[in-house]
Amino acid sequence: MPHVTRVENPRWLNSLSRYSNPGRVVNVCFFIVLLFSTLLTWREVAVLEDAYISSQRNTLENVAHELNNQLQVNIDRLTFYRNGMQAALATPLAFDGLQNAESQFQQKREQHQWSISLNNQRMLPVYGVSDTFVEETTLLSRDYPLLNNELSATLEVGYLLHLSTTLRRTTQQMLYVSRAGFYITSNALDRSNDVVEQYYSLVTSPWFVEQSQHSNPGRAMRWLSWMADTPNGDMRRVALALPVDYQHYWYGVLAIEFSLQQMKQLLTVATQGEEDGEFRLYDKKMNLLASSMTNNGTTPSPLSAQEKAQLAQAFEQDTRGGLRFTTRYVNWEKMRNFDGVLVRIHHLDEGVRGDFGTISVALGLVWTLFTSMLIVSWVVIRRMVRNMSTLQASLQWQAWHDGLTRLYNRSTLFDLAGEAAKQCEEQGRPLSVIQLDLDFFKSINDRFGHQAGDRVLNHVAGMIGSQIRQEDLAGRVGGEEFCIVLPGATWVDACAMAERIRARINNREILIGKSATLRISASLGVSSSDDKGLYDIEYLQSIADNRLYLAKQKGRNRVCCQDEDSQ
Ligand SMILES: Nc1nc2c(ncn2[C@@H]2O[C@H](COP(=O)(O)OP(=O)(O)OP(=O)(O)O)[C@@H](O)[C@H]2O)c(=O)[nH]1
Repeated sequence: MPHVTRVENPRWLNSLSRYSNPGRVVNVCFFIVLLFSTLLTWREVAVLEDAYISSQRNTLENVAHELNNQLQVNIDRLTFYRNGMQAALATPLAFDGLQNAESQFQQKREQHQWSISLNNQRMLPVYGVSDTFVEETTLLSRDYPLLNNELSATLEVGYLLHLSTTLRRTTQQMLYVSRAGFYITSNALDRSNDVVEQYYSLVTSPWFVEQSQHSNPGRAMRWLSWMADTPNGDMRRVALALPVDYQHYWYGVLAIEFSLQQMKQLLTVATQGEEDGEFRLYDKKMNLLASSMTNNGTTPSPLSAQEKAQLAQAFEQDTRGGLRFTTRYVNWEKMRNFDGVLVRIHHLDEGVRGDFGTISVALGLVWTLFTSMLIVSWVVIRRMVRNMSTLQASLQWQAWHDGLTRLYNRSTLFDLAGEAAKQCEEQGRPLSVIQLDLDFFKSINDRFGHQAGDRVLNHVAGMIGSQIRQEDLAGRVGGEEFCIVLPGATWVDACAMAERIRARINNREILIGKSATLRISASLGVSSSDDKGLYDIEYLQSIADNRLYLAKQKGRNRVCCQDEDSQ
């Protein structure tokens, strides 16, 4: 099949037609729809995630607020006792009982251990140790002028402590521990029954030791958490401690001690109504103090060392935030009234069961369904487009070609030849035309049948095709009539080519049927632009046609390149 040289379109038209390829357009459209649907879904998921995070934060804030309120009560209480003690240090109550207590102290202060009780059931007893014990310890001192006032103040605070614990039935341990070797406590201490041992254990507690003017120069209230040595083994305890100073002298420490059980009670009250997630209270060193889901002292899913490290790093940078671990979302907030952090742990399965999880799953399913349908319809439409393209190409081929010989049909040949003639004229190249007609074709049909005639036509078309160049055009322009257009070929070239074709057609025997062969011949007429000086294809074809009939008249099986009068 000879190649056709078409007139070139502008480059922009070519690139437009390349991009407007229907298959490519379908691909681009589907990709855009998929991209936008994915972006929209992703955006929805991001909005949901923001809503989820803010709902988690709100829940945590509510619990932290409740817990802060409970802790504020203890802070207020401690401040109230400290103010009461300072007032009593300045002006002790002038009761006989208190003066009596002072004289008892003077009598007992040398004893290894002692207690002073006003025996009225309304005041807490003061327990103390000897002068010798106090003198041996650098942090302690009994050597200052307001010692008697402090003892009275301690008894007065003992009265208030007794009153508040009786009224509030509070289980927390409230204490005043004096540097002068005595203390009061709202509840019996669980450390030991020995006063000296108890006092020693109290003044060596971190919450006492760290209240010296050197360790706590701001004299602020402090939260501490430490491992206490108790008769039941090492137990973590939490304390809120406030140093009592008067006239720049440190007298002692007021403290409230909490067991972990009590911390859990505080957390339980604060988390009432919150069914989802687990709340945990950590001290500033990431020691777990309480969990809303503690079972027999163990949390259901403890944080790994790596998760703790990540959280600790986050605490240093902000006062609240959230971190996503593999299967849980951890939300945290530093406590306003406690030196630690409240953490809320929300597990993936809880999240999926919740509102946001359900909506996210539904969104994911909708996206998956939509994407699957999109892909299915893309495949179907692509196939339809491909079939249409194939059909279109086939129809186009049929419209341009002669179905029998597979050469161009008459109208296409003259369209293409017209374009080629224009190009040759512009480029100053010659253009030649060969008109070919088989001789006595009717008799082949008559003798061998119409099918044999078709085979001959096909055979001749193949021969023409094998003789011409890629640039040349060949078409069937009538029943047994062919036209060959030779861009760039001179009249001499065209005549030589026509002669070659004639000889080739005449030299070969064609197999017709099982054993019958046939030798055919053709008459050819040639015209050329360099002969006539014109590039009008219809004119050149008519000249070639005239010369063809001249060849017929002269006896057929020949090429005629000139008009009769010029021969
Ligand atoms: N088999 C077949 N025959 C065709 C086809 N188209 C036209 N013909 C036949 O071709 C024959 C042409 O006959 P004529 O015009 O008399 O020409 P000829 O017999 O070749 O005689 P000269 O051209 O004078 O040599 C007619 O019998 C047509 O029926 C075709 O597609 N197939």
